[in-house]
Amino acid sequence: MALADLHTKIDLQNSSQLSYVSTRLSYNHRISLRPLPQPHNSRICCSVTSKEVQAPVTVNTEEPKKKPDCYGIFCLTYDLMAGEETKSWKKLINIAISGAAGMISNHLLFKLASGEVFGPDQPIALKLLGSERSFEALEGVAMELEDSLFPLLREVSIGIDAYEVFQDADWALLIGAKPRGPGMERADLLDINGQIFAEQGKALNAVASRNVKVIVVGNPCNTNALICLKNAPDIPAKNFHALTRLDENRAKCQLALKAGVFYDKVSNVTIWGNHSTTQVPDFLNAKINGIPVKEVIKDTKWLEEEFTEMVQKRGGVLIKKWGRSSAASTAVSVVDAIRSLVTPTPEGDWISSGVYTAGNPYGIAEDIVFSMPCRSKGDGDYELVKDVIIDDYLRSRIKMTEAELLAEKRCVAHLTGEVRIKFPSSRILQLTL
Ligand SMILES: NC(=O)C1=CN([C@@H]2O[C@H](COP(=O)(O)OP(=O)(O)OC[C@H]3O[C@@H](n4cnc5c(N)ncnc54)[C@H](OP(=O)(O)O)[C@@H]3O)[C@@H](O)[C@H]2O)C=CC1
Ligand SMILES: O=C([O-])CC(=O)C(=O)O
Repeated sequence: MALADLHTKIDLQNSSQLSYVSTRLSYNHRISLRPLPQPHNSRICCSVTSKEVQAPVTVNTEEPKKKPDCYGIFCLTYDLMAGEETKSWKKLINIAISGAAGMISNHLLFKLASGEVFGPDQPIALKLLGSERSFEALEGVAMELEDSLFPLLREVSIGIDAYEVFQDADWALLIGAKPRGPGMERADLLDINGQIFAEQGKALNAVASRNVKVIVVGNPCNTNALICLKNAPDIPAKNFHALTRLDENRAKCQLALKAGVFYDKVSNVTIWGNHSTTQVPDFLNAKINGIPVKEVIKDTKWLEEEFTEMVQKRGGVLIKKWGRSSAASTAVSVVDAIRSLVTPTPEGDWISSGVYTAGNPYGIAEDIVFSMPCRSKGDGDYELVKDVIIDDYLRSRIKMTEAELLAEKRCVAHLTGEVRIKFPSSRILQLTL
């Protein structure tokens, strides 16, 4: 059945009643958007245009059930029964997104709502987290989502309180964080951004689904993910990811360029370690057309130096050229990262993700978030890939990025609950690297 056929038509004869009040609560600086009370006996008519399934036309004589903090059109009740009857639609999932008024989100939200991420049979609710400073922008984003008429987008709510927005989240995409500017390293953001992830970890722990999958994008994403998971002890540490998929995509592109093939021919690319300039794009295990990269690109000096540095510094070069950090390609890589967890990894291939190192088979220090090769059965979970080769070159590079992450971890010990004293992070990093 075509999705368009299932698109619910809504008679908006009472749309003038769907205005909103902003309620500012002094406690927690919480702002909630709530629909004004509907008068009794109001009519909201919904019909489904599908020939196969007719959802009942609802003539609601009672006050409609309100969804807390919903936005605009998404406050109307709707009927998913039609989809359930035909088994053509899955159960609604809740996706929480922080930094929802930012640049990356602006690309990502429309991809999520279109169905290209979770599939054309997966209705979604978007729960957007902003702040007082971004609240109007967030309303603008919600308005654009309304105007896009996405059939699968069933709920949109906006808020500035993580404890409300993360309620029952099945996925949490943590993007909201200050980006670096020209001349900065991502670790310079630890002081500013680390606290955000401690608070959001606590909120997830309190209200999200117990099996929520968390993808941390805000930089420095590995250590932010560590902070987040340490503050969410009731959620499995395995459910937290730091986004290194953009680095994997960048590495694939450069290898393809050098080999003169299109990038779909490049597979088995691992990014090891930190999403920083110490990351290790692994050309030893990578393949082009199923053949080890080193047999296709025989220029080892290029692989060890130019290629490696190009991938490590791609984000910084882009900032210099564009004046701001990558947004569209990051959103695409978030899509790739999610799809790689909800669809089975192609036979023999793997994907890179920054994950918790507990019990890893590579001898990497435990208790950090480190990008490693993963495979998924498509159930949202993953396993580490065991059959990879690690030679002396790779081992020495992995040690460098590991040292950086251990140093970052020491800097945020006050946020992970390990010590209570706050150190100036940049100084510690300089001393220990
Ligand atoms: N892992 C990766 O591969 C990549 C990670 N990134 C990182 O993603 C994050 C978001 O990037 P992007 O969407 O482009 O950034 P934007 O500046 O467009 O938006 C970031 C959002 O973060 C929130 N925020 C929280 N604290 C601050 C702060 N101190 N200063 C500014 N904004 C803050 C703001 O939302 P609000 O006010 O609503 O809280 C803001 O809208 C950055 O940390 C960036 O470095 C970027 C590219 C790739
Ligand atoms: O470089 C940055 O700061 C943004 C980012 O993480 C990237 O583009 O990889």
